[in-house]
Amino acid sequence: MIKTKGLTKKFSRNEKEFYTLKDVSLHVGKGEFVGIAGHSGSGKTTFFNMIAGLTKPTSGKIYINDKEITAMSENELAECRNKEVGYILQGSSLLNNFTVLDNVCMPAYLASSYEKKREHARKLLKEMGIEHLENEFPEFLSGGERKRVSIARAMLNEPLVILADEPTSNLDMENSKKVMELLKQISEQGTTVLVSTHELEWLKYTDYAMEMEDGVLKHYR
Ligand SMILES: Nc1ncnc2c1ncn2[C@@H]1O[C@H](COP(=O)(O)OP(=O)(O)OP(=O)(O)O)[C@@H](O)[C@H]1O
Repeated sequence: MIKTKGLTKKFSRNEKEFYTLKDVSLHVGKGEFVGIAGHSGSGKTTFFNMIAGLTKPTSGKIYINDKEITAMSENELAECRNKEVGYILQGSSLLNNFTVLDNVCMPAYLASSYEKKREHARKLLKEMGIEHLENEFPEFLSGGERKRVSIARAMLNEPLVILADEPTSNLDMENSKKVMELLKQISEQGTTVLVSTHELEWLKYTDYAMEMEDGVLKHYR
C-alpha cells in the first residue's frame, strides 16, 4: 500500500524557487497496478524518489504499508527501503562489471541469507524468461533483457511495493509489452505496483491511471 498526503517539493535553481510537486495525494491499495502519465519534467521521478525515501518532501506525508516513512530516522528509512520497496530506476542502473545473477543479488550482499537469496534470484530470472543469461554481463544484453534484470533485482527482497519509473522508455513494442505484462503479473501476485510513463498506450495494462501535470496529480482514467 502506498499513501501520500499533501506532498510538495520545492527546488531552487539560479536563486529562483519553484514547486515540482504541488499538494499530491494518492492512495494505492495492496496489489493494485497504477499508472502515472505525464510529460518529461512534470515531476514523476521526483514523486517516485520520494516514495522510495531517496528525496525528502518539503511538506506532506508518505505511508508505505501503513508506516509513515516521512517520520522515520535515516536508519529506519534505509531498512524500509531495502525490505519493502523495489525501485526500477529510469534508464539502466545495472553494474557492467558484475554478471546478471550478481546484479540481481546486489540488494542481498549484506544479508545473512545470501545463499538462499541466490536461489531466489535464479527463480526470478526464470520468471522473467532470462534464466539462460545469468552468467552474462549487462553490456552484452538487449535493452529489454536489461530491463527484465532490473525488475528481477527490484523483486529480490520480496517487496510489498514496486516502483517502475518509465520502464518502457527506449524499448521496442515487443519488449515494452513484455515488461508491462510482467509488472501486471507481479501486481496480480499481491505486490502494489506504481508505474510512470509518457507513452499513454501502456496505461491499458494498469488498473487505473493518474496524470501528473506541472506537479499536480489528477485523475486520468
Ligand atoms: N535536484 C533538483 N534541483 C532542481 N530542480 C530539480 C531537481 N530535480 C528535479 N528538478 C526539476 O523538477 C522538475 C521535475 O523533474 P522530474 O525529473 O521529476 O520530472 P519527470 O516527470 O520525471 O521527467 P522525466 O520523465 O524527463 O524524467 C524538472 O523541471 C526538473 O528540472
